[in-house]
Amino acid sequence: MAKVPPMPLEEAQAHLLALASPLPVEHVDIEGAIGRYLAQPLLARRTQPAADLSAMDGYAVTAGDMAGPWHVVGESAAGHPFAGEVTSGQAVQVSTGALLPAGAAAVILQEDLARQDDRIMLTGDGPLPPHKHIRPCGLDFRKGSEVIAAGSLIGPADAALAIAAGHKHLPVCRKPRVAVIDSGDELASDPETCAPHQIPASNGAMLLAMARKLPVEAWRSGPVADTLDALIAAFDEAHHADVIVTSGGASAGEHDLIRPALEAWGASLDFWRVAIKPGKPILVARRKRRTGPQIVIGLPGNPVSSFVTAYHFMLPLLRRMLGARYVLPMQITTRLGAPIRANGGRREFVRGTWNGQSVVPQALQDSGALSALALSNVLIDRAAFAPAGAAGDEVRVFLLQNGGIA
Ligand SMILES: Nc1nc2c(c(=O)[nH]1)N[C@H]1C(S)=C(S)[C@@H](COP(=O)(O)OP(=O)(O)OC[C@H]3O[C@@H](n4cnc5c(N)ncnc54)[C@H](O)[C@@H]3O)O[C@H]1N2
Ligand code: MOO
Repeated sequence: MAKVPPMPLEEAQAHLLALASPLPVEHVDIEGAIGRYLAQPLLARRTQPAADLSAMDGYAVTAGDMAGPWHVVGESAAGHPFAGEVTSGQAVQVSTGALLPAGAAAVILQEDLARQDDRIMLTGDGPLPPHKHIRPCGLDFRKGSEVIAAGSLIGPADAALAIAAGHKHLPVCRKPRVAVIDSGDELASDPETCAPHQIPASNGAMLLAMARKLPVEAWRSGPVADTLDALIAAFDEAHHADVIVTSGGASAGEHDLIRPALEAWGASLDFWRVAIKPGKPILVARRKRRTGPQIVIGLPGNPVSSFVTAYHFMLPLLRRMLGARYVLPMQITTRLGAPIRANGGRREFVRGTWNGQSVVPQALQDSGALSALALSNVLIDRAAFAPAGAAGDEVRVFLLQNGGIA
């Protein structure tokens, strides 16, 4: 297996994503759907506005009747329409959002009029074009039209739109169940009592937090010792997870037991090693269950490698299972704010800080250096053998915020 060259990132991502499909659809109330992804296109059940409305406070008059004066025959307030019809020489007082009375085709702003008892006359300008202050029926959407595309992330505006379109519930994919397992004999579960030969188990909490930015049901276990039995027991415990994410033991050392443990557990390896830095030893495996397949992503233990591979593999996989339209993180082009060194033979994701104008690479790029990772908000995408860059040069970056999805 070790002789197979590491796979290019995009090929490995495509491979992983092909293993998964969106989970079954369930219907949830709109409040509960926020932060989830719409599983099917949403069609409007009503037209909005359902009738012509006034967009301003003023007076509604007929179309050919713009000079005035007019006789005020009634009022149409929001929620209280005028029952009759407006004819030439007449006006109906209207408020913003009120139904335009039958016969009316223009609204004159109240500040452009003077009123004396039931008579109004023009003191300012009439509306130009005459329908300017009218929101026509169906301006926003019409019954039967698609208002939200399948795969959209349901945010506050989408929730409002869905309600306006006549919905109480939305179809979303079931939440993926995600088990995160820290592995390694050197890991201490209590960071306050960590011996010098130990290291606090920090990846599990980080990966859990990354997964939980998405609508998932996630938990963590471990740290699990570097033995086949302990790892198999941890996999068994995660039997109801759709996705198992391990950290550590993915590399080639004698104590790197994730691959043999997965094999012994009955999982089959899909791929191991991707041509990226950090994160090369990532692996993906699958196990068949009666209730559907389980996908295992074995992330490298180095904390930054774990983070970068979770960003490029775990989050896209979860978004695929959630039915998201955009699953892969997005890139933007920016400029270097400081020089960057020449790259080696592996595509590298250099941790950097972007201020909206330019990006500065962190000085410390060790794949164990959490201090530099925590200061970073982008990954600078450096091709294999990219030459050194100077301040002002263009670079492509992945934004870390929101899992890289704009
Ligand atoms: N001979 C080779 N050695 C290594 C190779 C290689 O190709 N040949 N690859 C290197 C690369 S690249 C990486 S990345 C690491 C990843 O190795 P593992 O996935 O086996 O990770 P571990 O050895 O278990 O741990 C590495 C490092 O990370 C710390 N760690 C592990 N788990 C956690 C955790 N949950 N929280 C915090 N820190 C954790 C661990 O203590 C180690 O320091 O392998 C290289 N070696
Ligand atoms: O690929 Mo490893 O993640 O560089 O340290």
